Amino acid sequence: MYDSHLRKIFGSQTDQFRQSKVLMVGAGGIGCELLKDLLLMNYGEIHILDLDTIDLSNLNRQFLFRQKDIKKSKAMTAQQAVGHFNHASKLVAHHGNIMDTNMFPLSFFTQFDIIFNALDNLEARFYVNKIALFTKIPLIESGTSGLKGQVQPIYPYETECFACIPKEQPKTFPVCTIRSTPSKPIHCITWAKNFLFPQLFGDDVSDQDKLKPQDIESDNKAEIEALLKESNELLDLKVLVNEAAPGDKGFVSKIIEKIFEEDIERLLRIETLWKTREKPEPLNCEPVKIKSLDGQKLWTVEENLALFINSTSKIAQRLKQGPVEFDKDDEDTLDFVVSAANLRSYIFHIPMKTKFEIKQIAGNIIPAVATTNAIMAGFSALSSIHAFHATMQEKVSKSKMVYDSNQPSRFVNTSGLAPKNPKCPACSVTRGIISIDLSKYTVDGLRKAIIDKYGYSDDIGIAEGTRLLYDYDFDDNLEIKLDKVCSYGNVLFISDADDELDSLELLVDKGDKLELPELEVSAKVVPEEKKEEEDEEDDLIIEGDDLIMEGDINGLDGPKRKAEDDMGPAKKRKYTADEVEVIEL
Ligand SMILES: Nc1ncnc2c1ncn2[C@@H]1O[C@H](COP(=O)(O)OP(=O)(O)OP(=O)(O)O)[C@@H](O)[C@H]1O
Ligand SMILES: [Zn+2]
Repeated sequence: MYDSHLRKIFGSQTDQFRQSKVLMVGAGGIGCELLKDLLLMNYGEIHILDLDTIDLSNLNRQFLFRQKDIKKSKAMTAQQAVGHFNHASKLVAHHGNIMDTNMFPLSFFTQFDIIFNALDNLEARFYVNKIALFTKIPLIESGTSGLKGQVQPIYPYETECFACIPKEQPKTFPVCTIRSTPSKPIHCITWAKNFLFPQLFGDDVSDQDKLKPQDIESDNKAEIEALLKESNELLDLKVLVNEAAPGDKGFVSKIIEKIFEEDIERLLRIETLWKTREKPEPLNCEPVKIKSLDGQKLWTVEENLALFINSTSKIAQRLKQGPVEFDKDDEDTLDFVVSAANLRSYIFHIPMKTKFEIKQIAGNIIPAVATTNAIMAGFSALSSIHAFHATMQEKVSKSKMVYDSNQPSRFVNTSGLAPKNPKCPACSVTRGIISIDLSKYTVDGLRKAIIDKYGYSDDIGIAEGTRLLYDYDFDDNLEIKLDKVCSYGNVLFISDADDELDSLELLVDKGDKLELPELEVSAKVVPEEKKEEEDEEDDLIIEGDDLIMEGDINGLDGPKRKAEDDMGPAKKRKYTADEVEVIEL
């Protein structure tokens, strides 16, 4: 029998795998491994979804891909690559962004019994987490970062979700360190990538984006003035970039004069900055002719200057065809950041770095370790067996969270699943799916239906994402048909202006008429500390949690278990000896 080996391990559960449809989001480092594992488990139907195409740098660990596959769709290639494996699963590949609601409406997700995340960014992870909460489909979340890794089975509303523990945000530096007193290579790389690049090549900078005195954490008036002046002059340089004629490199000399000479001279005039620091020296050198440079070797300042001129004029030309964003795999943009960062380092007497090193830092690259991916993918696939127990209690109690151990004698630790965090912005919201034909109903029709169904007073707010559709002081849209202001797949936020009833999130699904989900909308529980504040100050406006959106949270890749919380005190989980299983490898 084809699955006799599986029966030896999983017994009659094997049939349940065979009858199930699962979705794998991401066909990269973890995804390639996971697909192989899901095939070995003999899942009935596996959908492989990825938005990206294969890059040379993927080949060292994404073992389903070969040199000939570069630039092809990851999802489609992964499907074809496993074609010759001896498997019986039906495979379906989707080349697209999981967050594209036209391509992947709610009805796409509801066909699955389990969703596996094999993603590399927080935005998409939060999105799938939210979909799992709306649909109550078990989600197995996984992530790796170098030698670290983690697998988290999520049973929506029963166990901790992906948003229950806040994620670490990327490290930031004070504006002054980046703009006037860098002391490490990372300060110069951040300046080149996050400040200079967008200033010269980004979309037109609006007034809102301009540096304001309050953005600069400095008491030094002269420094604030210098930085503001520097910013305004950069806007003039942007005009030069936009107007550069093909082949013209003259405008680059003006950029060099300003940022590597005049701005430095201006900083030097603020003597207080240099009492305890070594003074920078304005750039004073000529570019040399360069042919090909070895990215693993340190380049001279003259070579960096030549590369700066070349890459700046190339990017200026490319801008005529459309926007250019920094991408570590885009040679022109990487060359620009490498040379600009190195020139600045040279000026401030900071060691320069090789292109290879700067690519790692600017691209936030933590070398991916194929073995960590393989191990975590294995645990991810295995975790799914618990989704087939008869009761939720069993599913939850038998499932384990798996994460790397920092002790040398152990490779991974496991622990039981924690209950949901009552203060989690994702789990604590009452949610449901509204089935509606948006072309038939007006905002007012929707408003009335919601008030009737859930018992809100007249004073509710309706928003789609960050856009307000209606509230008591904004009734301009009332007679507008919903399809003009709202789309399928998006989420409507309903809030009670009187703050008496809980807020709601309604995912908009296509239907023939207007059907609201059966939901318990209970009286708002006012947290103790807020009650006290209310008692002290009668007219205090309490901001509800209603418009907090998970999608707004950006940050580091991968799940993190650090628990610093601004939504409430973070749970510090303590593992007792018998809770923690140690797997010795
Ligand atoms: N919103 C999304 N929709 C679909 N697939 C996504 C989405 N976001 C990320 N992915 C995919 O998830 C996969 C994650 O894999 P992995 O962490 O190995 O990253 P990678 O891009 O292949 O490698 P690297 O980042 O190291 O170059 C990638 O293939 C990526 O295209
Ligand atoms: Zn949660």
